[in-house]
Amino acid sequence: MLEARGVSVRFGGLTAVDAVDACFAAGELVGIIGPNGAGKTTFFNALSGVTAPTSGEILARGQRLTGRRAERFAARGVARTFQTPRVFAEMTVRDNIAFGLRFAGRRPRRFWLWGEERDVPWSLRTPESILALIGLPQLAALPAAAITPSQQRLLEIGMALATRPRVLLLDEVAAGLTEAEVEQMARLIRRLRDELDLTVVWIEHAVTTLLRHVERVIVLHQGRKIADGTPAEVVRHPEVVEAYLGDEMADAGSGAAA
Ligand SMILES: Nc1ncnc2c1ncn2[C@@H]1O[C@H](COP(=O)(O)OP(=O)(O)OP(=O)(O)O)[C@@H](O)[C@H]1O
Repeated sequence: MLEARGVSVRFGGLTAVDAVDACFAAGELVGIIGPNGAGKTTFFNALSGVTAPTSGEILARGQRLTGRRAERFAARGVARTFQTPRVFAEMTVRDNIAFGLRFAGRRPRRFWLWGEERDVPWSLRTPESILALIGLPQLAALPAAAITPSQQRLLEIGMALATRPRVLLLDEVAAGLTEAEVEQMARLIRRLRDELDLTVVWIEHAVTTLLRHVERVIVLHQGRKIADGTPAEVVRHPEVVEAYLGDEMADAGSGAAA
């Protein structure tokens, strides 16, 4: 679905992402972790067309999108959320979703995507159906500024879904949530992946949380990919243990999915 080949992003003399290869298959739920400044968000920016890689290629279903604008990535079915939710504060919750639907263009109910004719799932056709999917129907008439930060994160996911993606990139959607909210968020992400047949790539700073919920995890450290495997594999990986100074990984390892 989405592939990075030797992607590097440099800012002046700093290499934020260093020759990263990564492949995300249909229906996968993949996590990306790494210590502070590891290059996670910069890598996401490259995967979603927000930042052009300095070198390397980004491909969606084999088609090269390197250097194209973010709108082009969205039109090809790649949608994302941001570390700080970007919702329209003055607009109602419903209108934020409606904006996402308009952004998806005036595509008919059956639309061509990557050479396949697909039905838009019923749950992604109207603002109301999307609000029901993300569990916010009762907040539709409120301005986005009036809902809680965790509800704003859900709303941003709803806006991304409104663009009818095939790949959903989530940047720290569990940050600042209570433990119960994190569990709910993780359940929602799995359900979206299952019901909409999405590929989900999820960055999270909280390693323990992420390792419990994903099937594969990529570890970045100082811009390089140092591990790529199941949660149980990466927590034992010597370079990962060293990058995290051991302790956090030992804790995470006890809850990691096999
Ligand atoms: N626009 C920019 N200009 C210059 N340097 C940048 C820019 N964006 C990121 N960086 C630098 O690139 C490196 C990687 O940053 P990035 O935000 O991608 O890391 P991260 O893994 O997402 O970190 P965190 O977990 O703290 O969010 C850091 O050293 C950061 O300071």
